[in-house]
Amino acid sequence: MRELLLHQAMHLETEALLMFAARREHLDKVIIPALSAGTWVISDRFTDASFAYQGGGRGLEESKLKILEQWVQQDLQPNLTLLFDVTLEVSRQRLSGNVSLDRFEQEKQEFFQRVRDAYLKRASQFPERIRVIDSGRTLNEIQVDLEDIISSL
Ligand SMILES: Nc1ncnc2c1ncn2[C@@H]1O[C@H](COP(=O)(O)OP(=O)(O)OP(=O)(O)O)[C@@H](O)[C@H]1O
Ligand SMILES: Cc1cn([C@H]2C[C@H](O)[C@@H](COP(=O)(O)O)O2)c(=O)[nH]c1=O
Repeated sequence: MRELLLHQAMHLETEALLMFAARREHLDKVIIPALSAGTWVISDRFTDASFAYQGGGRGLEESKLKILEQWVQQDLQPNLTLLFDVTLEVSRQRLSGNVSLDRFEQEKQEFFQRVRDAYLKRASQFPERIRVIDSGRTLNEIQVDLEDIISSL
């Protein structure tokens, strides 16, 4: 599924459905069993990414994403989401070392501007859950912020 999503052109609704199908499986096989066992779960990207990429980036209606979110995870939400935010210029510089770019990474700058805007909109809609980290700074500066946020959990 990951191979398809990263390399195969497809309808935007197919892309969203596959993202949520993968998420459903991941919830069933990994996340819910871990939470039930009392384990903390740390995930690199979750449903906010679908609102940002499939919603903001590709233009899929938010109402459809909300239906999929409710179907796949009901009211289960992360306790804390860290949004590592950089400008498009910084992200372009940092990506420039990558030799092979996937279907998303090859998108135009306007796509990434819409993705970033959609992420920031999510952060303003859910300020208690989503903390925006200014990630244009050094790793040490970011680490200090993270220690602060995580220790207050
Ligand atoms: N604060 C920073 N200062 C300088 N370089 C950084 C910083 N943070 C990350 N980088 C570099 O930027 C590049 C991209 O970082 P990384 O792969 O962590 O991004 P990512 O957000 O996880 O990417 P993805 O979109 O694949 O999830 C890497 O080469 C990394 O070393
Ligand atoms: C979860 C998720 C991801 N994407 C996009 C964003 C990335 O460019 C690729 C690969 O994701 P990874 O977390 O770096 O492995 O997929 C997306 O468009 N929608 C999503 O929900």
